[in-house]
Amino acid sequence: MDTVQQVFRGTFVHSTQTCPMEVLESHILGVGSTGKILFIEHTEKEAQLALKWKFDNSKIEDLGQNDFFMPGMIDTHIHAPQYPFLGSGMERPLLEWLEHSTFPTEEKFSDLDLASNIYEAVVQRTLKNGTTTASYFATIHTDASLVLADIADRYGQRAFIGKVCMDSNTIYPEYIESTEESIAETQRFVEAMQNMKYDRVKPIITPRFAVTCSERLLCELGRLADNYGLHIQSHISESVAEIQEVLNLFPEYNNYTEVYSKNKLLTNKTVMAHGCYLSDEELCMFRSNGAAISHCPNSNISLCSGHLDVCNAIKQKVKVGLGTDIAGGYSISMLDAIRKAIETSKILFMERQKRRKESKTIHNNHHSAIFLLINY
Ligand SMILES: Nc1nc2[nH]cnc2c(=O)[nH]1
Repeated sequence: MDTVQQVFRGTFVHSTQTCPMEVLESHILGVGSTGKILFIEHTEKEAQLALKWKFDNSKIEDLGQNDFFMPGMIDTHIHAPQYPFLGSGMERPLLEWLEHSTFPTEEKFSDLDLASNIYEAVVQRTLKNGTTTASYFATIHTDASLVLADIADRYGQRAFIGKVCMDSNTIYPEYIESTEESIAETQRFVEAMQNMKYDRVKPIITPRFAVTCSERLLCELGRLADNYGLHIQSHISESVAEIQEVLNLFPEYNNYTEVYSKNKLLTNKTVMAHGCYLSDEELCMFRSNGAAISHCPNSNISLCSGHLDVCNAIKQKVKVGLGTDIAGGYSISMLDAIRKAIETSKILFMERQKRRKESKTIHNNHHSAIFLLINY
């Protein structure tokens, strides 16, 4: 039996399968030698627990009256190399923002010292904001991506690390890899990560988005994900201009989602960011494949990309998580992502109300027009 290292008394908040928010007041929680929770019980059981786990009551740490414990936050979509320009460049829409802010910054991550400094700052800052799990996009540079993995592991953060893949870039041609390089480097990245045998840090296959990936690259990445049983992350249907670009590049596909699904990139281990313009037909493909959406409301608003109707996605039984999308989103805090998600839903509600009112007015006008006609 494990030994108790720390015991806390106070209020604990968590969510379960059946209850979105459970508040446990006057509870006592014990932590074992590996940091795992050994028990959480009402304080009525304190004496029994002390006997069973052999801890001294005087060692219990009391939380303050307004303090509470909660589970760590999970940021399902964050670009670690974009931290240096956080909060700037947001006057531009997505594709221009990629050209002027994102790609010129990411290109610099061939420099391992720079990568190491920035990545250390990102991991420290996310942890400070309560993000205990993050799904990171790194850059196209394999060694720098491995540095990010190493730092996350060193700080004890649970993380997916994606070496970004992109073999086509008309937006900013300096930041690109060849198809063969992208495939071979992804394989090297995955194997290097697996050799490290990290407890909490795993590789994730990361085609940037269909705009910067050839069909062959998408197909090979789908194959790699399948062969190694890996998770996958990318972007989908974030902005109108992006969707148009994808439909131009892949005319033989019926929609954006099909570009990923037919290349084995839409699986039950896939997280696609944004999805603002996914049709119900595409949401249905997400549901049947078990794929998830990372809702990134701060970024969607900041880059004027659009809104995800998250209630509809949930109604269609699609799995949804929240992401900061640094640096499309300007806040590294998941609490901000929660607030922006609520605000987005309120905006959509108000838009629906306005549309309803407008259609009612038209309807009423129509009636009075008929009435006028009859009486004329
Ligand atoms: N928000 C966002 N969307 C993207 N689509 C392709 N790359 C990116 C990126 O870095 N950020």
